[in-house]
Amino acid sequence: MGACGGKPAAKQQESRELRFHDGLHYSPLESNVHRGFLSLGSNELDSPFDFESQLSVDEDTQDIVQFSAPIFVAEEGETFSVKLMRLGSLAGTVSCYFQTEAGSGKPGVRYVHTEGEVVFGDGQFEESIDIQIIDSPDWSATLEFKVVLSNARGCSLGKYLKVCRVKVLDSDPFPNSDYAEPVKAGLDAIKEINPVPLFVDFCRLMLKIPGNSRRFAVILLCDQLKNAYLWFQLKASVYTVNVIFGGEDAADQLIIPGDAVTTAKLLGLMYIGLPLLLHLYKEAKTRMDIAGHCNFYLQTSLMRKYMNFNDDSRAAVSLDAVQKVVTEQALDVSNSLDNVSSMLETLGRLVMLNYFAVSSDPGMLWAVVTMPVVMTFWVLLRHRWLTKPEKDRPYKKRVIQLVCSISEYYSLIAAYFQRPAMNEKFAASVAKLGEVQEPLGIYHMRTEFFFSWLGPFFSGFYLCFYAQQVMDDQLSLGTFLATISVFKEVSSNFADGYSVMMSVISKFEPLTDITLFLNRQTDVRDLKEMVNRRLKETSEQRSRLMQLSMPIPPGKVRTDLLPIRLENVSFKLGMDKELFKNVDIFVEQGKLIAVEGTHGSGKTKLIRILAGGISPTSGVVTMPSHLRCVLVTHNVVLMNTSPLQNLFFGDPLALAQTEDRQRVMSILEKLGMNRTRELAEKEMEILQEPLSDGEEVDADAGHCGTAGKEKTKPTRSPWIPPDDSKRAANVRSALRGWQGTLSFQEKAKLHIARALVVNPEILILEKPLMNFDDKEYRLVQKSLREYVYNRGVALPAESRESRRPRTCFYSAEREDTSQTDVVWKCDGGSVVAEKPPTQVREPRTSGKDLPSPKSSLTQDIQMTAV
Ligand SMILES: Nc1ncnc2c1ncn2[C@@H]1O[C@H](COP(=O)(O)OP(=O)(O)OP(=O)(O)O)[C@@H](O)[C@H]1O
Repeated sequence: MGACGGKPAAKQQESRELRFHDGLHYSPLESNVHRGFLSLGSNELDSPFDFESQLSVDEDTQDIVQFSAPIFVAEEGETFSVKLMRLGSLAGTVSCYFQTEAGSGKPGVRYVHTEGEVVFGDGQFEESIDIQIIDSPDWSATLEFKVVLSNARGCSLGKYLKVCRVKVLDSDPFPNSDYAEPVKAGLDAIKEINPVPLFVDFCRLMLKIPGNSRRFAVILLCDQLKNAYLWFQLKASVYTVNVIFGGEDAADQLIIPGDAVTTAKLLGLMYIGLPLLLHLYKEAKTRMDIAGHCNFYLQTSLMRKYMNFNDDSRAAVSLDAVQKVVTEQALDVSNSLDNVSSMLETLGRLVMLNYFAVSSDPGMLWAVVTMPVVMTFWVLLRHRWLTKPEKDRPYKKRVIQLVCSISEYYSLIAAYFQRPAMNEKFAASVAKLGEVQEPLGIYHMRTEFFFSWLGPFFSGFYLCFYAQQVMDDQLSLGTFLATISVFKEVSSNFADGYSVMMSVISKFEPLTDITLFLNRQTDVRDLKEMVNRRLKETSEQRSRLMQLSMPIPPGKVRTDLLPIRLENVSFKLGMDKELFKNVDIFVEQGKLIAVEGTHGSGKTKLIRILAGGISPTSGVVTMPSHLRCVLVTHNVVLMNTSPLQNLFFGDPLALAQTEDRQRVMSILEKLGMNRTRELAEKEMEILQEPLSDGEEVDADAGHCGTAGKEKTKPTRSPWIPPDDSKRAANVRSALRGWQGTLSFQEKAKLHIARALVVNPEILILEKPLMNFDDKEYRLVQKSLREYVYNRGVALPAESRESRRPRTCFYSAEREDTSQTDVVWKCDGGSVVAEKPPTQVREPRTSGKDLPSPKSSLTQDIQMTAV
């Protein structure tokens, strides 16, 4: 499946010249025509350009085949096209192999596994792969899978974009499409949903988790074994009294004729043996762990949903609420199916007990009817007789919120001598919680006493009025005794049933919270629109570029000429204040751009709009779809992991590559991060220490997850040890508290180095230089320049031209922008491109002259191309 032929679009390029260029290669014919001049429509450049020298250098460069974007968004039920692009000369036929790879989305569930060969014909610069996304009426979190390219023939594969992720957007509401109306009506309508059908639909959804319906059926069936054992016990006790101890009259009913003692022994063995079977079943039930599977599904779905929340949803849900819903409430509702099976088991037992009572003595019909009626009355009317106290939920929430804020702001609390005040505040809120919980406890005790009291009442009544019948031989002693134990059983059964029912009712609140959480808005649809728009624009612009007969500057392919552009962008603050109005500005790739402006002029907002973190009120940000973009925020973030894991956070697998590790050490050196270097070297030493085989195997096994829940691939590389492995434990213990040994400036550098390691095509930084003194400021600035001019920091200058251009935007808090190529000045609602006051020319980094940052050549190409 999936062999893709050439597209008509490519074939349409009839003119021979068009085949030659997506950049580096020029045919003799082409170069003769244009030798010495670049012809760009009506623009003529006055500078001569030496094509021959470019030819000799770039002749051997292979075309690159890669995906047109790092992430695609597909929707349920559609046949989705993943786009690929070819960069380079476009001469000849090239091909590669592709296949889908499971992620959180599984083949056969979310998508149809697809693999095959993708072929780019001569002159063809784009292609697509069709993948069928599977439709389902049930809700599912946004799941994703990968598409991977391999086995390139006649081309090389893009270093990063040989893999793309496909997010599958599910537009069904939680828990199923029946809830579309309240979900559409908003959060208040969701809170009003009747919890009973919601609970039923939730249980149905849980049954659709792979394997759960089978497990549930087995449990339902086997739960009745307990009832069968109880039936056996009742029958056996009647048999013991009436037959085994029944003397001569009952001798013919003995299992072993004439031998009451051996019959009793046999019965005794059955009493012992049957619980053993029940125990084995209980063990099997525990291993089936239906609640564990539900919990796994719920917690991972909640986390996935949270990861895709849009800004509004994120702002509406506090951190402690996220923590509560993912850890506590998900756990609460995950045993709902267990509760349902317990209710059915209780129901089965009640039916069996009542049947036993009536079949042993038809005169017991009154008791069989009266007991459930009394119970039902009590359950329904207890609210009238007992005053329900205030709920403790808001007070519990308050305590949790206080714990979170005290730990978050501890340093501030300590610095401002507020510890006693916070202690008092906390004590007061815990005391209030206790005050509310006391009457709640009394209420529960009063509610539950009735069930334990009902059994003795009926037994006593039965003893009073039915003992005479035994004496008169109208009722056998065995039946009499068994009936008394039936009353006891029925009463405790009601108590069990009631507690299961209360447990189900107690799930309504967390279930409503989960429903609210899982129906909040995400940004996946916006992402889909943005990705599709960029793909379309990039494809159209590339088509137009291919039509132009012009040579391309050294080190570029035509696609590198696509600019980054803000088109008619406006951004409103609230209803009336407009921060930006109709901003129209572009910059070519491969530039260092400082965003400048006075306090409050909108630098940070502009940076976030560029990075896609916030959407403009109107207008669009146009970026070539294949460029990976990373935002470095102004607040310095160090994660609570190891130094190497912090540095390789954006590309964890690179840690296993020797050249990437060397490159990172080189970045640290360039940035003068001596302490981080020492720590990274120490970590590398620990990771390379030999461990016994057993320890590694155990570690890998631990990494595979449990109970057949979603498994992650074990990794054997010592460089990426699983968190629960011996190696990871060694690193943790040797480097505990390493963050505290870094100076503030070094922490700030690490925050930037992490992005330089990823080496995205577009790097966007919020006030990256504000944390440094003059010397460190220059070091960091120099690295940003190297990132742009060398297309990556600490990468070989010789291979610069085989890499795509790097573009860097940063908000400048100082007016020193002399090292930049372009200044974008924010002022009074507009953004204007300016030249920096003084420009420092970049020294040569390769055998050739780098294009001048200010060159009008590329700018003119863009003006023509776009
Ligand atoms: N949600 C909002 N509502 C109202 N005003 C806002 C909102 N968010 C930001 N602003 C205002 O928008 C303006 C631009 O904010 P921005 O953070 O981009 O400024 P900046 O240029 O980075 O400033 P500084 O250099 O002081 O950090 C500021 O005046 C800010 O107060």
